[in-house]
Amino acid sequence: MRGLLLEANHLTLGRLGRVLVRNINLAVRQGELVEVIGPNGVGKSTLLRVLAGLAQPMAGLVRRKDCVWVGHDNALVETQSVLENMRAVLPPSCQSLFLGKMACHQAMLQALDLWGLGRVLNAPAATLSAGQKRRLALARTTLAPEKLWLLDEPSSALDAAGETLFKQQLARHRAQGGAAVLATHGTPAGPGALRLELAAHQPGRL
Ligand SMILES: Nc1ncnc2c1ncn2[C@@H]1O[C@H](COP(=O)(O)OP(=O)(O)OP(=O)(O)O)[C@@H](O)[C@H]1O
Repeated sequence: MRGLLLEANHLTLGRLGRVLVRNINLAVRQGELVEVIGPNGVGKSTLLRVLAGLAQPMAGLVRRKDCVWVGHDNALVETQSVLENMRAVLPPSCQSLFLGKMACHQAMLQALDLWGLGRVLNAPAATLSAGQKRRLALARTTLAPEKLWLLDEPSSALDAAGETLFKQQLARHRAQGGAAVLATHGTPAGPGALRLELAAHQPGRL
């Protein structure tokens, strides 16, 4: 189907054999924003991890295009600098030609400036604050070529300005044909967001 980036059918999710939620159906197309909401411990992160292919569902099927995943831990290499962590997500085309490399380098610097990290380009990621690490993870996301973003509580540790910036970047991404699935506790991160509310499963047989 044109524009379809992710499809999940009849998902049952669990941890250590215990069912958390069942019968989740989801389709995400270009331009869309899906926000997964629900109380602490209901299974939002578990669903995101299953959608990203990092965990298996107890039942059901996920089909999707390539994606960017940002979990709680940001997946930064702590010993590497901010710039080196940025480079890790650039597409192969950035390595090939001199002019391509220059353009990619410029784009990296611009993104880091935008996210307020221009002064810490050479600092090891380990030395950043929690909010700065989140900003770096999100700055990387905006440069990655993948259309589908899967982000687990992207606004966690961000200040108000960071949250506004994230919403702006998400809007730009959607306008350019991207889409996102977010786990969140907050207000909608963009217009027309579809909200998928997870409810605790009643104990019983699968
Ligand atoms: N590594 C783990 N091993 C075993 N069980 C886990 C693990 N991580 C989470 N769980 C269990 O899975 C359930 C769902 O956790 P999950 O992190 O998906 O919830 P969540 O909805 O994202 O919660 P929160 O809003 O607190 O972030 C919880 O009840 C938790 O106890």
